[in-house]
Amino acid sequence: MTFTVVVPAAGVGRRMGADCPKQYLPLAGKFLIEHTLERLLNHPRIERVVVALNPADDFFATLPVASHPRLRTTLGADERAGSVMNGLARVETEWVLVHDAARPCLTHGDMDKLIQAALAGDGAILGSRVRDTMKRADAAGHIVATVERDHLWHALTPQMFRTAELRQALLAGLHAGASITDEASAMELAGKSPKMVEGRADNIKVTRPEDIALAALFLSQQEQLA
Ligand SMILES: Nc1ccn([C@@H]2O[C@H](COP(=O)(O)OP(=O)(O)OP(=O)(O)O)[C@@H](O)[C@H]2O)c(=O)n1
Ligand SMILES: C[C@](O)(CO)[C@H](O)COP(=O)(O)O
Repeated sequence: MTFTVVVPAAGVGRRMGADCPKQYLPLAGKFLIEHTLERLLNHPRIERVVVALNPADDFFATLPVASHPRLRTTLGADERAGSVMNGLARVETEWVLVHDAARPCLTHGDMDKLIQAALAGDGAILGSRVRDTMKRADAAGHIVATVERDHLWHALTPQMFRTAELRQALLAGLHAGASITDEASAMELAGKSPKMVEGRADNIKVTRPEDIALAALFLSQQEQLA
């Protein structure tokens, strides 16, 4: 069985504060998104990748990967969940993975673990255990509570579900005006209980300026270990 990956890549990278969307920042000799797409397209069980692009994006088409035979594009939306919904419209496989364009350090080992766990139930997501003590602060930045961190995880991507179920859950969540920041939150709202799969902590989402150097370090470390 093979799968499709939807890659939301329509963000503007506000927190990065760069002069271009962060998915097009230079990283280890390529553009960031090229690393992400290469890892997805090179996995033996991925038959197609659908990239959701910002309507104003006229750069992606200039990349060699844009003409990859197993890559399709679609229009992104104002919110990540909408971009994912648009991507799902081009998915024909029974199961779909959703992976942030901004996560270039994903490994095939983590993809294999996720696929095995997802197929065994209601779907699954990659995550990494919280390592620090977690605090909740009020609007003024004063600590109001220490959050119990046992069984607390960072949700990562890819997140993998049956395509029809995810479509339905996202549609319902968006219609209800729910805050859907990842696919699992829509599935949870639909009453599902996706499996959390422990993934590598180097599968970071490049979000702020300091993340670029970290991603470069992780990519070089992974290359040395390959
Ligand atoms: N309307 C949106 C917003 C985000 N994304 C994508 O979703 C992923 C995770 O989003 P995030 O890290 O928040 O990216 P940005 O929205 O670009 O970052 P910021 O919130 O700092 O602007 C990214 O690959 C981004 O391109 C998307 O496809 N459509
Ligand atoms: C999907 C995600 O990467 C899981 O942690 C995260 O929710 C994306 O959030 P963002 O605000 O769109 O970066």
